[in-house]
Amino acid sequence: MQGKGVTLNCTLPVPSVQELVRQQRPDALPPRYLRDDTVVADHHHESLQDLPRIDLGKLMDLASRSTELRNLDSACREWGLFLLVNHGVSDEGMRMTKENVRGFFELPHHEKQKSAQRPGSLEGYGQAFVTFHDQKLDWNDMIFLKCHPPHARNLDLWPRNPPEFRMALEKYGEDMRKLAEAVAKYIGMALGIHEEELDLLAKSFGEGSCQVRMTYYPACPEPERAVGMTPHADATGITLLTECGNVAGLQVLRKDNCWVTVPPVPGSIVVNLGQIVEVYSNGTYRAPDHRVVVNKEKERVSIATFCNPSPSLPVGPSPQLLAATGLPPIFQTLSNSEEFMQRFYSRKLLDAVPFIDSLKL
Ligand SMILES: O=C(O)CCC(=O)C(=O)O
Ligand SMILES: [Fe+2]
Repeated sequence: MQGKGVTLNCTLPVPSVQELVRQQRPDALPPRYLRDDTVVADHHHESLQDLPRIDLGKLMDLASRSTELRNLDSACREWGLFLLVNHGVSDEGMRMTKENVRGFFELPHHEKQKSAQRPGSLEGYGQAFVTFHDQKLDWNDMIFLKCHPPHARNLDLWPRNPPEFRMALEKYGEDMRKLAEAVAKYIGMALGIHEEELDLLAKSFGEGSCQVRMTYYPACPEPERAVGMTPHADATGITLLTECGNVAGLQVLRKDNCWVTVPPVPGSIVVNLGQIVEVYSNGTYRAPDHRVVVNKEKERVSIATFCNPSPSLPVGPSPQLLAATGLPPIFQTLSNSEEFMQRFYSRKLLDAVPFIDSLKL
């Protein structure tokens, strides 16, 4: 296999960035965080106004549905990312989750270490996708936990502190799973899918897996030379992202190759299409590249929930879509999202062909 280092299903242990900042208060970046490559070549970003907003209430209401479906279709084609408003997740549940996630990162290091990643696994507290010893590092710490289905949870890695963390995350994971089912249904409708295939699509997200990655980006002494999270597209179905404060950091690569800042809009959830949806839509919808930039004064905390369809859904271009458009499939069909994830994790970070392209026919 091409590429350097180990495959993506495990990560090498690296020091906590938050601890580095707490203990050393560096005024320059330590060399492993200094990105002289193309990753930070363009910190330029444009105004925020034109990022699409989709209203879930309008999608649910028959009177406004068709107009909002057109907006959704255009958001998925042009951006692959939009702000979802009026999503129905309770304010109280959101507040509890944000408070507990922030609370976790504020704990002393030794307390967080109780949830530390075990060798050979990405789950727990640590970092993701560090696969070789001289790899440049992202300016973040994270905790990654499987939430759904319940039997997939590794509760020994779920923090017991703050005391309400577990309860909040369990409820939040459930809320995100239900939301993913609704979002998948309307994305299917926007794509022109109907009847049994639409039911199968929505149901597969309702029964599928949810994994939550909570990320802490400390304030950074040289933000223009570091990166909070390296540009990537998500190898998931749908990613639902919650900002835990009002510090911007997420940027999405627009079709014209310009990085656009995603503003933290209180009460909204960022919906980011993953590559499973790109494949299902036969390339009509995008799984956009995105990245996180860091800030000199302010830390940022975010919660990303990766929602995948259950094995009942084959991962390939939609049969109804192919029939309606008369276009040939541009991607292979894999048996399900588990096979898709296995393919993703058996790769190496620097493989020559991007993952999505490796699925092209
Ligand atoms: O922190 C963010 O805003 C983005 C996180 C992200 O892209 C990811 O976890 O895949
Ligand atoms: Fe992402």
